[in-house]
Amino acid sequence: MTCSPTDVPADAAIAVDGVTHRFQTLEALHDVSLAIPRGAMFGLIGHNGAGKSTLFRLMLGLIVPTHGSVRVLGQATAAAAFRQARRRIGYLPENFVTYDNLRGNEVLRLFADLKGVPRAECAGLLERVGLDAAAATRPVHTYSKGMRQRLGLAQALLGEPALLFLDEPTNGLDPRGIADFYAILAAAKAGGTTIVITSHILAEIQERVDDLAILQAGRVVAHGTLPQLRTAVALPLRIDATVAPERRAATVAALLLLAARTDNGLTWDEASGRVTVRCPAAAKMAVLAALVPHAADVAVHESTLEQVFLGYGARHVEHV
Ligand SMILES: Nc1ncnc2c1ncn2[C@@H]1O[C@H](COP(=O)(O)OP(=O)(O)OP(=O)(O)O)[C@@H](O)[C@H]1O
Repeated sequence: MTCSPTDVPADAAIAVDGVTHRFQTLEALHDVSLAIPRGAMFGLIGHNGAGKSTLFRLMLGLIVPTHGSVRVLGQATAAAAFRQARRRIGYLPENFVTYDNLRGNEVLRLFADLKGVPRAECAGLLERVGLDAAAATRPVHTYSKGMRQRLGLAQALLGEPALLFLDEPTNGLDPRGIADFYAILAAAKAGGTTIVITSHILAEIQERVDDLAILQAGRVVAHGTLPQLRTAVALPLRIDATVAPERRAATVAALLLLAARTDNGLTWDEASGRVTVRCPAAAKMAVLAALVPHAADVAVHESTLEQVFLGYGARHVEHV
């Protein structure tokens, strides 16, 4: 599922319409159209060099597209009036670099001054991202990677932005740091902030984003919810079941029937009672109806975002 220019709604937080971007002879983006609704958490994924950072820079108004247009918070990014809209945008770049000899609270005050946000916001923000008073008064060069990212998030959140761009924000964070990071994002989203995030850690974003787009060699090859992308790429799902010992003999007939229906995507180990079925998503309910009467336990494994992403990759290569 992809988005054509005519699908881009006028009230979207971000509307990218027919954008091509070239760096000299290199075409980094080709005819990209995307609409990101207000209040959404949107994931932008793609291989190295797919064009994610270029699209971010276009959406931030840092560069102007070679062709097409980008509207953010109702303003064309190429227009002079976009400078005002920029104040309502927070950005955490892939590598957050700052003045390492300053203390955390000094860095944040500096960003507040640059953004025209009252310095009074800073203490609360440092607390919100988990940097306590002791951490806030330490020089940044003594920070761990996680503390640095928390400070980066704090500067992105200055001024309660309507829109947040986060470029691989959880790179190098430990599991606690990642959970804290997404809890802060969930709170911002609940307050109405639209969030656009890139990550190569697909397991991390698959349950957290509302919508995603897959970029491949500068083109949007898929755009939609994870269930929509799963349907479009038509990957099989896996169902594992365990059959209770007293039901195993009776189960064989049902399994043979099922095997015929699922194109033999079925393995059965009578000794352990374990059954594994691989079937199209559309056959899920029929397979479950056949298995459940015999099973002591059933688990359904939908394809992961990583499998979906790789599935699109394989199709892309086939079409080249
Ligand atoms: N300023 C630039 N000048 C020339 N080429 C550039 C420039 N910026 C990016 N590119 C090229 O544009 C293409 C897209 O790069 P981009 O950084 O947008 O990819 P990406 O998806 O963000 O990659 P990664 O996941 O590695 O960060 C790449 O081929 C890159 O080399």
